[in-house]
Amino acid sequence: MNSVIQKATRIIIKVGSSLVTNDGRGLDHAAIARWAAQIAALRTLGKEVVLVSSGAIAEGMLRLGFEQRPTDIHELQACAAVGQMGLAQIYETSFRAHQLGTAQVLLTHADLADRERYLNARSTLTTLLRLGVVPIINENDTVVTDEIKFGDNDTLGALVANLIEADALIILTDQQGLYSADPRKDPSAVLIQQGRAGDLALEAMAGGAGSSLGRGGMLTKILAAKRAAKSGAHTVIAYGREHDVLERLAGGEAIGTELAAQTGHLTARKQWMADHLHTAGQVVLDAGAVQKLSKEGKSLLPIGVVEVKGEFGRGAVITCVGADGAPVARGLSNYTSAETRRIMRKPSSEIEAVLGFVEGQELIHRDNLVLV
Ligand SMILES: Nc1ncnc2c1ncn2[C@@H]1O[C@H](COP(=O)(O)OP(=O)(O)O)[C@@H](O)[C@H]1O
Ligand SMILES: N[C@@H](CCC(=O)OP(=O)(O)O)C(=O)O
Repeated sequence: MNSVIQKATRIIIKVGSSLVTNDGRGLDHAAIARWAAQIAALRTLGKEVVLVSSGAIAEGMLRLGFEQRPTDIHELQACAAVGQMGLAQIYETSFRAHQLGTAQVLLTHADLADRERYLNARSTLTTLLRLGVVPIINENDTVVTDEIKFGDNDTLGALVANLIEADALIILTDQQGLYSADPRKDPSAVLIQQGRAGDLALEAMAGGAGSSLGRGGMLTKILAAKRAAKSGAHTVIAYGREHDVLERLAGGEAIGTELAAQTGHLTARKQWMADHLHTAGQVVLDAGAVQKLSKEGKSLLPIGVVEVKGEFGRGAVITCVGADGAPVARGLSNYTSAETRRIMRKPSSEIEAVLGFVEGQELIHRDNLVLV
């Protein structure tokens, strides 16, 4: 028995190129339909699922008649753009059969390194989940060159797990999980059933990709598990064609390799905020807001802010202090310092009238706030 996926509410599922394209023979419609059915079943169990799917380049190669992966970066980008249409089409059709809508989200690593884009991506994804849609994510291959050379969606899966604080990352691939050595090269290799995300010994076992389609191999999966663990997400690496793999994992069955995170969400988030020693600015709160934040676990609304110190942009980490200057909390600001000055002391219902737009009812949402 293994309860990591059973207990998880928010799950990122990554399906690799070799799996989605059935080793290059075009998109495997039947397999995609089976995953859609399993994800629909997970949703009826109350789980929120985000899918990270590779396969655009492989499908684009097929559609454009390339027999081998092009070496020209722009041809690769063209393949990705063509193939992404096929991916979007098949996912939308497969999930519709279960009355589920899908959304296409194309991201780059740089998007997630930029605080403002990070917040926007986070809000869009959580809104899609709230609306009952299954987001289907892939790398935005049109605008990057470095990532497309190494083509690795394992890292993207981990970044998305960090972004929306998923409880678990499931990496579906063409092997049963992590073996003590590459099983394609070493027949005596044994399956590692459990490990600690971040354990260096695991990195030594993992090799590169075994096929010409998958690019990252097992090492990027192990590193993805390490990265996902930073926000408290556990990782399971499993064979994507295993019968009912997702439902069985959700039922508590031990399948594949489980790499457990050592820190919980909150600790991880606090650590992240704590790392931002140089916060960009300060907001001074009235006594009511201090009470709401520190005693009632509420978000910070603009009405509770009486003064803004320093200059900061949207998505910056700012410090909330009481009237006496004592720090109360830190968090990501939904508004710039200039905007905050205009909406402070005002009810959130007036934000739109004052600024002409609304980024959120809160200045800092409680999910983006830690008490200090
Ligand atoms: N220790 C290992 N255990 C399992 N697979 C390994 C290991 N080292 C290297 N590999 C290779 O990694 C491959 C999976 O990675 P990859 O081809 O990138 O798949 P995907 O497209 O699913 O990301 C396997 O087919 C296997 O040959
Ligand atoms: N964005 C690329 C994905 C890159 C890729 O192949 O990733 P992976 O499945 O981790 O080996 C595509 O859709 O083809």
